[in-house]
Amino acid sequence: MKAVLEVRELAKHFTKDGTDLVALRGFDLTVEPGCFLVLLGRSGCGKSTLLNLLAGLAPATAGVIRYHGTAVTGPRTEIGYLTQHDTLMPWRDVRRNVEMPMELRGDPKAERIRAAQELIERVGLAGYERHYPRELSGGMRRRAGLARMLAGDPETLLLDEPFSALDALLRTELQADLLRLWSGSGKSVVFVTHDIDEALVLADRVVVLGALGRIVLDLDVDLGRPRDLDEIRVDPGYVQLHRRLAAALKEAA
Ligand SMILES: Nc1ncnc2c1ncn2[C@@H]1O[C@H](COP(=O)(O)OP(=O)(O)OP(=O)(O)O)[C@@H](O)[C@H]1O
Repeated sequence: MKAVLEVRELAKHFTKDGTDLVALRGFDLTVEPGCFLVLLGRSGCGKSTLLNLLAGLAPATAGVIRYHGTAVTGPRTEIGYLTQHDTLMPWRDVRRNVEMPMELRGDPKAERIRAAQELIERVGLAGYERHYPRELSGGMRRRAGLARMLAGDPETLLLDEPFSALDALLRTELQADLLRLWSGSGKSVVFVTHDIDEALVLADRVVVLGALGRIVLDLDVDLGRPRDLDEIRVDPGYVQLHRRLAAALKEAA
């Protein structure tokens, strides 16, 4: 199968007060179409830096990223990105935020409103269309961000710790929502987290990153779906995968 994303020899350096800081070095990755890939790593290992590069928001210092064989040199409509921080526009209500990608595409107003309403319902925000971001809870803002990303109908989704700031119950709910939206869609996902349980509930494949984006482990998750964390936690296959990921994270430290 042809890769969606191919990353070769990627490096990213930052300059701070005249000093060269290396965030990523010699990073290689291939993402297959339709795959739910989780990047698991501890704080500071370069996960957000990598997603920014994959999204075309920052230039690499060295190496290449190809999307369906074409070099990524800037943002592309086929790639949706939900960053770690809220990027909803505070002066637009939920519906107008969700309409944004369709507005940029030049879709007619009636069509935009219809599609935005459908997405708002799909992410469980019906009734909050006219609310502004400041009037929403953190979980609602994440849902609105998700709906806005999906409004662009991207083929590939990049998500940077989207649920890490939420309480455990809400996180489980949003993980299930994301899986429901993804399953059968054919979309490819690159999802960043530092949480092993989250990785195992979501992923087809988990790549564990160490310092400077070094790949410590690349693991296929051969657990059936749907996965209910409370149930699979006691599955011997799950326990074994959990152990391997925990050991890899420890090794990466
Ligand atoms: N704009 C920047 N200027 C200087 N250094 C940066 C910049 N962005 C990131 N870094 C450095 O690059 C390294 C990787 O940061 P990055 O945010 O990618 O890590 P992360 O794995 O996403 O961490 P976290 O899980 O805490 O979000 C860190 O050492 C960080 O200080």
